[in-house]
Amino acid sequence: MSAAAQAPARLDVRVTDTCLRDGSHAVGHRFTREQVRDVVAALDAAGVPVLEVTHGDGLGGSSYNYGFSGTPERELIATAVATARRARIAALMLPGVGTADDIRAVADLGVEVIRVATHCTEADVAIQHFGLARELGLETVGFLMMSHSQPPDVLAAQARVMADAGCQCVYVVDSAGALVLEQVAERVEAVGAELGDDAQVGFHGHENLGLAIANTVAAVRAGAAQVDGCTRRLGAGAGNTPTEALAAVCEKLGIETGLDVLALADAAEEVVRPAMAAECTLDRGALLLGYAGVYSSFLKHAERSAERYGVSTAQILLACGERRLVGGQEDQIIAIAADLAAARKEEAA
Ligand SMILES: C[C@H](O)CC(=O)C(=O)O
Ligand SMILES: [Mn+2]
Repeated sequence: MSAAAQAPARLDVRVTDTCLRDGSHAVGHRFTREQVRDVVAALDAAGVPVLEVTHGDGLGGSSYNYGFSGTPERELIATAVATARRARIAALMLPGVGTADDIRAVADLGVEVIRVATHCTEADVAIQHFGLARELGLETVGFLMMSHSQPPDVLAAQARVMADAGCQCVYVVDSAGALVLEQVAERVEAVGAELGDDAQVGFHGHENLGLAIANTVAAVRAGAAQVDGCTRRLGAGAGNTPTEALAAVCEKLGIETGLDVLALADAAEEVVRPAMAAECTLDRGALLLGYAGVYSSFLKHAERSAERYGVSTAQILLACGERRLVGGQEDQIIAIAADLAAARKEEAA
């Protein structure tokens, strides 16, 4: 065999599937060990190089504020590590929700990629976590969440903070699924121009305006070297960029992902779908997340509060957008629903 034939194919973009992390929001953080084992086995066999497994809100997310995990995330992570043959297992952490000890613990379990997420103006809270992760020999990714809310130059400056702390790829994260095409490209370009060879740029999209694949392609064309998908769109809000469709689109566009489209199509239908409570759909609530610029994982919280207080999910989400709430302010959703219910009672009196 020639050296060229032995060499692994060069990827134009590396896809991380996060249906076992962002999808945790959609199933109320109830993934079982068996589901994780089966999904990891199927996606690994389909050539997905990185699989993220964590509570939806990252390490340590199991709580009253975010929702308790059905199975402790470390058990799910250990199952993923034991199952994957080629794929590397990633874990997400939000400083303050998770701690340095969580990073050490999952490194011991065999996690190889740690992804540290902050609100997109607060990169400095992740400095120590990137440093620790690099000391432990982990690959590092940074998430600038709610990237729609800041212009490209602000994101670029925040990306520089992450890269200087040891982050090897800074993601523009469209947490609200609110970005539209050129808005993705200009953010990815600005981050790329700032980072140069110091770190890669990534993109994480949500489907709330029906643009997740198109936005992801725009990101790749603007220089993103890593992007996220969720098989069957299993993610927060209307779900994320569907990995199987992204693989097919990339193949048609000549963008090399190394993914096996047919194996992913089977995995989406036969393995991931049965693990879902329901399809992730672009219904009214999900659309309003993108339209009003609201964190995608707020949807289920808003639906629960709407039912409890007898108000509409749409009104709650619009109020979340007006107040410019960010991740971690889930308790405010309950306060908004209570205010809306009180206002309605007053009007009726
Ligand atoms: C903790 C969040 O769910 C991270 C994420 O996937 C996003 O901001 O989008
Ligand atoms: Mn997300």
